[in-house]
Amino acid sequence: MELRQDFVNQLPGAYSLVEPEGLDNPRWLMWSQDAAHMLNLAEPDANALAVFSGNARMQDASYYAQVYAGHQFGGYSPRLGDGRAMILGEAKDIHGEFWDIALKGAGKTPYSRHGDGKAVLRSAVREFLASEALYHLGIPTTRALAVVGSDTPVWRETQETGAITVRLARSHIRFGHFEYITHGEQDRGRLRELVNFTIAHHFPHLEANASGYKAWFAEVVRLTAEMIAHWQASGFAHGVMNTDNMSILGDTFDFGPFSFLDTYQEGFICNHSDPHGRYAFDQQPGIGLWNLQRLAQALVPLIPSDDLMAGLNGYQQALVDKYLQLMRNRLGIVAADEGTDLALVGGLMKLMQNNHLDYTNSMRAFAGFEPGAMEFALRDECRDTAEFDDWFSAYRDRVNGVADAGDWQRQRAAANPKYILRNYLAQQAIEAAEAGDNQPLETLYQLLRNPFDEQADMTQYARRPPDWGEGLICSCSS
Ligand SMILES: Nc1ncnc2c1ncn2[C@@H]1O[C@H](COP(=O)(O)OP(=O)(O)OP(=O)(O)O)[C@@H](O)[C@H]1O
Ligand SMILES: [Mg+2]
Repeated sequence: MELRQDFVNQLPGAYSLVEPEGLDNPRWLMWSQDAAHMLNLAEPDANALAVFSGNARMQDASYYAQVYAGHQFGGYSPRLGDGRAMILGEAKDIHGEFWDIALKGAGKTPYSRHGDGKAVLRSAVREFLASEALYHLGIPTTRALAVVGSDTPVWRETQETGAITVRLARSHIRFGHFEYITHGEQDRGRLRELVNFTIAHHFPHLEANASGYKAWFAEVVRLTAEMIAHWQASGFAHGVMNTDNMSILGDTFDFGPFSFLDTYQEGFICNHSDPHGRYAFDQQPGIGLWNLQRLAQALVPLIPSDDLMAGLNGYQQALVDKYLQLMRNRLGIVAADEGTDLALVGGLMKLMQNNHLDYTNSMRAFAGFEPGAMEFALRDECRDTAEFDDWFSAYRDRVNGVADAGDWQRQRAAANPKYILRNYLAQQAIEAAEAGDNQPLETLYQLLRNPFDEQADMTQYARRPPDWGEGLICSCSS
C-alpha cells in the first residue's frame, strides 16, 4: 500500500507528527473484505497486523494527528484535535479515490489532554460494525477496514482491553477545523489554505474564488442535509453531533453512542451523557442546521455573509427533498405535493409512536403489501386499529397504477432493510468477543453486508429486542 501525504505536505500547522504506542499481543478481530477489496489489499496478514496495531510503522509515512476545535453540547472547546486517532496518509482505491487511513485508539498525541489515547474493544467493534452497516444501507459514511484487538489493559469503569479501529475516511476535515483557525489563530491566510485544500481535493468541480466559495458552502449545506435525511429515514440516531464530529463532506463520522431505533420513539436519546436530549433523534435536523451556522461563522473572514446566508437558506429544502425521496421510495408512492406527502409520512410515524411499533420491521412490512389490497399486515401490530384504518385508507389511495405487484414489492424490499445493527445484537456479539469467541461478531458483520436480503436462516436477527435490550444505551467512555 502506497500512501499520499497531501495533508501533511500542504497544510503545515494543521497537525502534529505522532508515533503509535502499539498493542500487546495484537490479533485481528474484524476485517472488512469490501473495504479491503476497494483498496486492493490482500487478505489480512502479519505485516498488516503489525502496522495496524501500531507495532511497526509504514516506511516513509509521516503519521499525524490533526488539530481542530468544536462546539460540544453547545459549548465551545477551542482546542480538541485527534486525541487518540493517528492518520497514516491517503491511500488510492480501485476507482482512483483517496482515503485517509487512520488508527483510532493508537495512543497518546499532543491533543490527548487527560485521555489515554486508547479505545476499548467494544467501542472499536461498534465503530466498525456501524460504519460498514451504514455503507451497505447506502448512507454516506466513513468506512472501517479492520479492528485489531489486544491484551493491552485499558481502564474505563472497569479494566478492559485496548483495540484499534482502522478507519477509512475520504477526509478527516471536520467543521471544527475551520472553527479552530478562525476563533483561535485568526489567520485568514490559513483559513483560505484549508478551504482551498478542501475544494481542490474534494470539490474539484469548483474553483477557489469568490463564486467557488459560495457554491462550495452551499454544497456542504446540501450534503449535510442529505446525510441527516438519510439518518431520519433509516431511524439512525448519531448521539454526539458536536461540530468536531461533523465531516465537511457530509459523511457520517465518529460512531460513539449511536443507535438505530428499535421501537419508534421520536424523542429517542441514545447518549447517556445527553440527559436533556440535545441530540435526540428528532432534534438531529435542527442540530444539523445549528452546526452549519457555526461553520458559517467560522467562514465569515473568507466568505461574504450574504453568500453564507444563501447557503444556509438551502438547508431545509435540501433536507425535506431528500427525506421525501427516501420515504416515497420506502412507501412505494408516486410524489404528490410536499405537504401531502409529509402529512402521509408523518401520520405513519405517529401511528408507530402511538402503537409502540418497531421502526425497521414496520417499514419492511411494506415489502409484503399487495398494491390494491384491503388488508395490510401492519394492522395486526396496532392497538389502535381505528387510527391505522384512517391512515391506511389515505395510503391505499396513493398506491395506484401499479402494473406489476411483484416488482413493486421487490422495490420496497430494496428500500426497507430487513436487518439493521440493533444495539442488543451488537452487545451480544461484543460480549462473546470479550470472552474470546469472535464468531458471533463475524456472523453479524456478514449479515449486515446484505441488509435488504431475506437471508433465510437469519430471521431471528430481525426480531425486536428482548426486554433487556430495548432502548439499550451505551456509556460514552469509549
Ligand atoms: N481515550 C481518549 N484519549 C485521548 N483523547 C480522547 C479519548 N477519547 C476521546 N478523546 C478526544 O476527545 C475529543 C472528543 O471525543 P469524541 O468521542 O468525539 O471523538 P473520538 O471518538 O475519540 O474520535 P473521532 O471524532 O476521531 O471519531 C476528541 O478530540 C478525541 O480525540
Ligand atoms: Mg469525535
